[in-house]
Amino acid sequence: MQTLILASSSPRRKELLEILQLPFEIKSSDVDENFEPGTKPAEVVMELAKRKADAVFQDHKDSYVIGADTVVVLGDAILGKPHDEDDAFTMLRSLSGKQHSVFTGVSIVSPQGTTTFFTETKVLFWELADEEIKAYLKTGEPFDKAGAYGIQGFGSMLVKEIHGDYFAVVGLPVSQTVRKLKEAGFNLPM
Ligand SMILES: Cc1cn([C@H]2C[C@H](O)[C@@H](COP(=O)(O)OP(=O)(O)OP(=O)(O)O)O2)c(=O)[nH]c1=O
Repeated sequence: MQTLILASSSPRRKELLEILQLPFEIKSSDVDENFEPGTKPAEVVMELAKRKADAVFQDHKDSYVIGADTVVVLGDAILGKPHDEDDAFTMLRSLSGKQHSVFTGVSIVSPQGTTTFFTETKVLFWELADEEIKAYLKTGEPFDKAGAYGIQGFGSMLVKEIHGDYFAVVGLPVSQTVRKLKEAGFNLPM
């Protein structure tokens, strides 16, 4: 019997993995999320995803463990979660009227070895008035999310266009994750 573990404390990742209607466990890990300045976004999200999955795999060496990490990238800037309200306001102001990329890295660590990949999704924001941003901050939604918004919630109103995988923006590219799980030898009913 193969065991699947999601190495994440993100309620969104849990909901996304639940789409597959497979049994899985959740074990969150505490890893160092710092990275060398100048590291490319794809490397950052893959490295952090791997650290999260590795940390849980150490105690569950017969399981398939999934770790993931999401950042928002605007030009050269990598935006993680905002530290406070001012930080969230600054992030959202900087994203207003522009296209940014959401990078999500996924790492699957199992007895078969490690597979790590990333997705890049482009998101275009409407021009946002300061009042709109302030009203959005009041919802409380931005504070635990990369780039200070959630496309799956009120943040949907900030988004004009998206190119790529919607689920990857929310935190887990479901279909690619399934394909990689199968390649790694995990038995899936479909
Ligand atoms: C851009 C965007 C991000 N997010 C979320 C996904 C991630 O949960 C979060 C980015 O932080 P992460 O550090 O990737 O994940 P996390 O700390 O929430 O969970 P864990 O490390 O335990 O797996 O931002 C949304 O929910 N919606 C969005 O539109």
